[in-house]
Amino acid sequence: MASFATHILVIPFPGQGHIAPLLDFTHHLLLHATASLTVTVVVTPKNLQLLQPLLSFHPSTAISALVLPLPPHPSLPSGAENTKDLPPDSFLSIFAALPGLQGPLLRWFATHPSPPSAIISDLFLGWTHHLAEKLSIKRFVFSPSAAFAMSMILCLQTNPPPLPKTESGEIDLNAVVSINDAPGRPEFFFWQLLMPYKMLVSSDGPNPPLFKANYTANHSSWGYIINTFTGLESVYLNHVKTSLGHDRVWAVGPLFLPTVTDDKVRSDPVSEHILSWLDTCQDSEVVYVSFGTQNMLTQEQVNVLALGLEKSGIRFVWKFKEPSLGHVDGHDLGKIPHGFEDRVAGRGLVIRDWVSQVLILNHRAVGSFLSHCGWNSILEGLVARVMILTWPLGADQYYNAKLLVDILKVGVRISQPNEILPNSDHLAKVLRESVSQSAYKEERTRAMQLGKEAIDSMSKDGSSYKDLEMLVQHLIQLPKPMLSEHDKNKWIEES
Ligand SMILES: O=c1ccn([C@@H]2O[C@H](COP(=O)(O)OP(=O)(O)O[C@H]3O[C@H](CO)[C@@H](O)[C@H](O)[C@H]3O)[C@@H](O)[C@H]2O)c(=O)[nH]1
Repeated sequence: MASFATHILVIPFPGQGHIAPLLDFTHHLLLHATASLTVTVVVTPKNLQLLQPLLSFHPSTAISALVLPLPPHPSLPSGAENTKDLPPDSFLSIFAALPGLQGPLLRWFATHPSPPSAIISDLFLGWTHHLAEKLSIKRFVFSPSAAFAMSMILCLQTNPPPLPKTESGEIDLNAVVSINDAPGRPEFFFWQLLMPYKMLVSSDGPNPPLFKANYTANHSSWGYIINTFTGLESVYLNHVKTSLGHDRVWAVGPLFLPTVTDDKVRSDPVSEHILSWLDTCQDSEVVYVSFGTQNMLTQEQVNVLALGLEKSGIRFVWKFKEPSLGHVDGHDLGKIPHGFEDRVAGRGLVIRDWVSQVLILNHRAVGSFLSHCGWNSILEGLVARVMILTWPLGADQYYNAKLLVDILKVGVRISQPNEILPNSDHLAKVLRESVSQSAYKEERTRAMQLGKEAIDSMSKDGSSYKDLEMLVQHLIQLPKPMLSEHDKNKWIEES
C-alpha cells in the first residue's frame, strides 16, 4: 500500500440495493483518485464474492478486503448475511447485528500500520459515526437513496406532522399529510408514511431508538455522498444542505451506467436467454417487471399483476423473486398462479434467477419498466430512457414514486393515488399504453431529457463527475489519524 496515499475505509450495508452502488462508487473513487487514495472494504464472508470484480479490476495496492464475520443476533436466521435472504421487514435484524463490528474494527485500527483517515459507510450504519469519533476521523454517509428521501427523513425527524386521528380517535391512515418544511410541501396519504413515522417519530415502532439514533448519527456525520445527480434533484440537494447546516454533500450518480457494466454479464446464460428473446421483439414493445431484491409480493398482489399482464396482451419479462433462506412460513409470499406461464407462452417470460437488469433495460425492445421504485431501479430506468410505471411497496419507495410521478412528471402510477392494490383492468390498460408511442407523450419526452442529463452528469465535466473530483480532493487532504498507545492497547484488550 503506497504510504503517501490517503487510506479510506468503506463499509457497505449487506443488501444488494445498498452494497452494489457503494461498490460502484468505490470503483469511481479509485478511478478518479489514481494513486492518491487506497481503500479497504469491510465485508462478511458470504458477501466477499460481490467484491471480486472490484478486487480484480484495481491493483491490490489500491484496494483490499477486510473480511469480518457478521455478529450474531437473536432474530437473524443462521447463515443469512444479506437482506436478499430475509423478508423485507427483517432487514432490521442485520441492521441491529452490524454495530457488533465496532470492537473488531477498533482492534483492526489499533494494529494497522497505516490506518484509514476516513470512513465512508452506508446510511444504515449510523454507529460508524461514533466509531469515527472514537478514532478522531471523519465519517461520510453514503446514501443509495434519493436526496428527496433524505429531505423527507430530515423533515420527519425535525418537524413531524401531527399524528392524524379519525373522529373516533383511531390513526387516520387515509388522511393527507403534508411535509411542510420540505420544498413544495409534498403530500402523502398517512399509510404511505406509517412505517417511517413509527421508526422516526413515534416511540412504539419496531426498534425505534435504534433507527432514530441511526439517522441522528447520520445527520451529525461529516458529509453525505448521494447516488443522484444535480439535474434531477437540485432542489432537494439544496434542502439537505440547508437542513444539515453545511455544504459537504456530494451528488455522485447515477452509478451503474451501462458503459461501466462488465461485458462478461452478457455471457451469463439466463441474461443471454432473455436478451436473445428480446432480440426477436420489436423496438420498445416489451415491459420489464421487477420489484428489486428485498420486496416479495403477497399472493393477492401476484394475482392482480398476473391478471393485468394476461389481460394486457403485451410482451413482458417478469423478474420474479422466489423465497430464499430466511423466508420462513407465516409470511404471505405469492406464487405464480397455476397455468399462467402456459397462457402467456411466446409473449411473456417469467424469470426466477438473477438477471442483468441494466442490460435488459437498455435493450432496444424494452419500452417500459414496472418497478417497485427502489432508487437504483429508478436511476437505471432513467438512464435507459424507458417509461417507469410505479408500484411502490415500502421503505423509501413512496417518496421515490412521488418524486417521479408528481414532481418530475416522468413516471406513471399503475393505480389511483390512494389505492394500495391496483385494479387488473386499469393495470392492463396502463401496461398497454406504456408501450404504445401515442400515450404518455409528456412523460416520454421528459424521460428522454432526464436520461441524457443523467449520462451527461457522469461524463467528463458533468456535475457528478465534478462532485467526485471535489470529493477526492477533500478526501486526500484529510489528516492521518493519531491514535494514542493507551487507546490502541485498550481496544486490543477489549475485543
Ligand atoms: O435479478 C436482478 C434483481 C435486481 N438487480 C439489481 O438490483 C438492484 C435493486 O436495487 P433497487 O431497485 O434499489 O431495489 P432494492 O433491492 O429493493 O433496494 C433497497 O435499497 C434501495 C436503495 O436504498 C431502496 O431504494 C429500496 O427501497 C430498497 O428496497 C438494481 O440495481 C437492479 O438492477 C439485478 O441486476 N438483477
